[in-house]
Amino acid sequence: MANPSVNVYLDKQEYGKDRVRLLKVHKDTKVHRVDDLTIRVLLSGEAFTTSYTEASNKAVVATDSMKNTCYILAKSSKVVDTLELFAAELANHFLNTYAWVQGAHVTIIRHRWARMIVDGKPHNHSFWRDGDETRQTDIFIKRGQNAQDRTVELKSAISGLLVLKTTGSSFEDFVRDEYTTLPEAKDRILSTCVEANWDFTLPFIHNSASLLPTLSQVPFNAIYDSVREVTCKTFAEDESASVQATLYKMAAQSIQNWKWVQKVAYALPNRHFFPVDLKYFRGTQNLNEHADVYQPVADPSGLITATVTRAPDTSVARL
Ligand SMILES: O=c1[nH]c(=O)c2[nH]c(=O)[nH]c2[nH]1
Repeated sequence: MANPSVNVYLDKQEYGKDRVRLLKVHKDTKVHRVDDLTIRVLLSGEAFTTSYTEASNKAVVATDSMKNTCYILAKSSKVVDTLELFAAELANHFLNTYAWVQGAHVTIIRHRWARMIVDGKPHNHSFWRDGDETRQTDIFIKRGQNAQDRTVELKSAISGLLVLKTTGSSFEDFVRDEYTTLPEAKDRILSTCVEANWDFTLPFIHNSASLLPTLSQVPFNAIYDSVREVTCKTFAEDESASVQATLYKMAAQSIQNWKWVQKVAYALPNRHFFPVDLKYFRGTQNLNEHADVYQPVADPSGLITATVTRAPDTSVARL
């Protein structure tokens, strides 16, 4: 039996619609483009407290209406193809429309559709799914003391980018003790499924109407393309001493490349591929420099994570 003399209070709350699925087709030319999105909208504010504590729905914007709003804004928006701006437009819409909303938190996942090549030529309106990788963005816009003020926390991400290299990776000189069985590897397979996210430095917004024009100055699509390019190029070209060392090089470059990027975090599972010892069959050599048959190991994997941040003495973006 619950003890009613123990006092409790509502500590945190956010509510909204998750997994709103939406496909926007850009038909401005006969070369169509598509944005296939999964959206989450979460609203917060003092006004919603009583919906939890007193069963009052007076302030509750139905999550069904939030879903409808996603479709209406996708129809009218000019910025659906820049995930960060569309997320900002959606979040700001809820703050502008409902005076009692204090925070709007929008997450958007963009699913891949690559243009189909037919008879060697890119097709105008046919696409194929070239992997499970997604682009993501997460924006949290808060209303300030002044109802028109906005603070923006924004981060973007690459998720599920699966990569593998067949040489140019070693792992040596690590701790050897009575728990160690792993041989030193001068040359090994390296494979990971990249999770990367980066935080933007953004100014305080004094007027909600200037939010989109201000954010539009940040080249979000170019930054995304560049982080992906740096990730792939570094993965391919680095003579990797470990996942840790390669990760750090990847993250540092994107901060150095873009003044708006404040920090970059990676989570890199180390998906092991071990050479199969074939000496059971007529002494066949397949270890070390002889290896070319490997066993992919589904589980467990290593998991290497780190966040690299711009040092405080480095100049920050001014918009
Ligand atoms: O790049 C690596 N980092 C590690 O920390 C580690 N540990 C391990 O067993 N293999 C590897 N590989």
